[in-house]
Amino acid sequence: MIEFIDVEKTYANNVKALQNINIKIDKGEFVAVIGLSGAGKSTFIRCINRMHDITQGEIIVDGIQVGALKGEQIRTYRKRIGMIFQSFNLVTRTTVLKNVLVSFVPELSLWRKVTGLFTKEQKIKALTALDQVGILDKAYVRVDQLSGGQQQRVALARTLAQNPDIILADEPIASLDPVTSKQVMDDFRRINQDMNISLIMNIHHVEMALEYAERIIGVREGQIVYDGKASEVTEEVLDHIYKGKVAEGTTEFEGKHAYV
Ligand SMILES: Nc1ncnc2c1ncn2[C@@H]1O[C@H](COP(=O)(O)OP(=O)(O)OP(=O)(O)O)[C@@H](O)[C@H]1O
Repeated sequence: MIEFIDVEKTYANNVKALQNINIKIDKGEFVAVIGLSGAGKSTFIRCINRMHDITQGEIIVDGIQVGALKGEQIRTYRKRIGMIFQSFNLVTRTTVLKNVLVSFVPELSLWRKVTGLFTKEQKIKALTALDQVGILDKAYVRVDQLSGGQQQRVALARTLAQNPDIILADEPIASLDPVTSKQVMDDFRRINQDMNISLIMNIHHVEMALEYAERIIGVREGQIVYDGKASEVTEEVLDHIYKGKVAEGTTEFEGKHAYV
């Protein structure tokens, strides 16, 4: 379980990106985080794996106090959390398989690092991950010969090879066309359901968020202004998330427990 307790994040330039964040996300949930540009979505998900440090409150993941982790502990913790980016973050001039094997580099002994040799077990894990996202046949193809959707699948396979408990996805379909976006979202859904991996996705495409996620977290000006089932999101809720300003000390929405 991921728990935010009174979390606040203020950047060095004094921008308060998150405030009063109190939330719990259970194991195996598929959560989409939506809101205007600059609302704090990326900051929210990046605090979970310590890409950003919070400035107040606590984040607890499966009993681990994330803010208290140091050095090696952070690296061990991050192995359980996959991260998918809009830009795929792949080495495009090498093969798909090598890109997936990169996820094992921190685990290699020094001589294997120097020689670039992976174990048989690691190769099997990497190939299995490629199979799970349907691109096993591309294992020996150079990444720059793949489409955007296929490249995002390589990134997803690289994350799966890590055997994560949680996947954080920061705008994973923002640079894909609508058809490919759907295919990648289908992959995410299958992985979430079949492997019981928690999925927290920051996404601008509202219809996709509503179609694929079970739960929607709406962020506005660094605060959670909606937290509820995707099936219960109405036009009014979207207006609340996307329009106007949050008046200090108010919630604007009354009477519905799903609204914060
Ligand atoms: N490294 C940083 N240093 C200072 N301010 C930052 C930094 N990163 C983000 N911010 C600010 O924090 C606020 C929240 O940014 P964040 O990137 O979390 O929003 P977002 O909802 O993900 O936006 P987008 O949809 O455009 O990616 C914004 O005002 C942004 O300018």
